Amino acid sequence: MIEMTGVSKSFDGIRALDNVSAQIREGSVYGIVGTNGAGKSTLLRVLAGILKADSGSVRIDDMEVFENVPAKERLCFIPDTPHYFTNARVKDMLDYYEIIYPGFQRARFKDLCGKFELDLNRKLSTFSKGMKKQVFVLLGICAGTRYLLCDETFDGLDPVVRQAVKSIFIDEVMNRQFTPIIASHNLREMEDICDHVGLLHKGGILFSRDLEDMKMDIHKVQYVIMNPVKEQELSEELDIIKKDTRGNLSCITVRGSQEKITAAIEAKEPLFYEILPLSLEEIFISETEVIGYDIKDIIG
Ligand SMILES: Nc1ncnc2c1ncn2[C@@H]1O[C@H](COP(=O)(O)OP(=O)(O)OP(=O)(O)O)[C@@H](O)[C@H]1O
Repeated sequence: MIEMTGVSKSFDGIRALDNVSAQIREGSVYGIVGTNGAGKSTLLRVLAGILKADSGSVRIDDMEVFENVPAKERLCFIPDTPHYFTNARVKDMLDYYEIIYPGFQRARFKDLCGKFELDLNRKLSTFSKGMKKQVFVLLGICAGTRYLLCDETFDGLDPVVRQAVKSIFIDEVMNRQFTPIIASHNLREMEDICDHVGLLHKGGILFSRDLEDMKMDIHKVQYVIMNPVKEQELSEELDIIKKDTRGNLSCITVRGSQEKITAAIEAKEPLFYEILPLSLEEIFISETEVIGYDIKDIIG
């Protein structure tokens, strides 16, 4: 488990992290979302032990991470713009990672490079931005560490590659001790991969919750209720966050348990109703409203 307690970090008077406390449990995919400048990269660099926090503690599996090799051996960090040696070919980076990470899976890396059509003999400098990212994601996965910290990793990957990386992540989480921690400014990138999401805003975590828990308490339903009086009654009975109406068809985003919501709708004798899937963005709109923020001010 990764545990941050009261972590603060400033740069020349700029408070990048402000008393952040968070727990990242093993075996989940943890997303950190926030706008540009929210402090995501700083948080990851403090977690990786690259930066020393001004105050607070960062512990990985009960070990302080800063300047502590046994703790750092458990993680691999892929920065937003990964570094590589001038003229390095993919296979040179493979050799380098193998020295750094004792558990590096060489054969797996070669196999994955084949699947992603990344030539081991090609110089990284000749790759596109997205291809370089692919190489480093694969290096990170094959490093064999318990934790993989990814800064804007899915940004710049095409949809097919993104799906492929997501399924490798899920596979790894299921088959070994592996916990990816992904920072992104884009909620849509976190969709269908994260189990838990923390929202970072101005250096502080506004909230941090399991997606499943959030999904239990907010629903999107569309229905047709022909009787306008009953339709009005329903609007008053339910805790509606958002409502769109087109002709007789209404679509609501509503707080509460699914059973209560469907019972309330059924009592109004609808012509038809159905529960629709909710996007992460819609869930976040509700969650941030509860704590008094407007999501549009937080996520671009
Ligand atoms: N090395 C540094 N020197 C000075 N200020 C810094 C440094 N690194 C980060 N900051 C400041 O700390 C704040 C948080 O920056 P950080 O890079 O952590 O944000 P971020 O959420 O990763 O943003 P982005 O999405 O743009 O990458 C910003 O105000 C930034 O200007």
